[in-house]
Amino acid sequence: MSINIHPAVDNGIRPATPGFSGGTLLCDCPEDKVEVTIKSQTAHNHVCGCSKCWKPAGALFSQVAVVSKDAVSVTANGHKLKVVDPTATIQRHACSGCGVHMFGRIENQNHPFYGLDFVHTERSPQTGWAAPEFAAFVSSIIETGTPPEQMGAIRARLNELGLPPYDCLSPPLMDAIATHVAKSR
Ligand SMILES: N[C@@H](CCC(=O)N[C@@H](CSCO)C(=O)NCC(=O)O)C(=O)O
Ligand SMILES: [Zn+2]
Ligand SMILES: [Zn+2]
Repeated sequence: MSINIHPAVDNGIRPATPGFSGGTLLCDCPEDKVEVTIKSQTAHNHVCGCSKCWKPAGALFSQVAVVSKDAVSVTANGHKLKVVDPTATIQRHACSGCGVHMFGRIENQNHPFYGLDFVHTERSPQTGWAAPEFAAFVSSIIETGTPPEQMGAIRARLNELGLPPYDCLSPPLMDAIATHVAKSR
């Protein structure tokens, strides 16, 4: 069985370039591409198995990282962007032409990750972005059709790639969420 986790990891993970300070993301339209400019490196890059994050065709996981929303701006063809699900915690702004999610924003100011945008850096022509470090919401790929019997092989492949598999976020991020909850009580 060949396991396609994500094109950014299947053939080896490219390390970040020290001092890298951002670039552009482009949608998949043949013309009038939506362009998003990010003026910093990203953090907490990971592959995500959830049903809501945008995945390239054939990939079991998305690749998604966070960056300060102040570093994110839409620099071309923003009129093509639509929010996928206005009721979701992460408001994913997708190109209405090709479907690629260009950035996801948290509008709830009480959310632990308020101020961070979610971005898919494989949409960038630049190299040097932060490398993925773990796999999140791994069990969730069953919700979108992966047979449960394949989960052992998929988790083994994630470990082989150096992406420890978790069924929620990584322990440091779960700790950060719990710390936020504790402080807000
Ligand atoms: N089983 C669900 C899980 C969805 C989920 O909770 N996803 C996380 C992580 S997305 C990026 O890592 C989340 O924070 N979702 C909030 C949102 O999507 O708005 C499923 O698969 O759908
Ligand atoms: Zn597009
Ligand atoms: Zn996700």
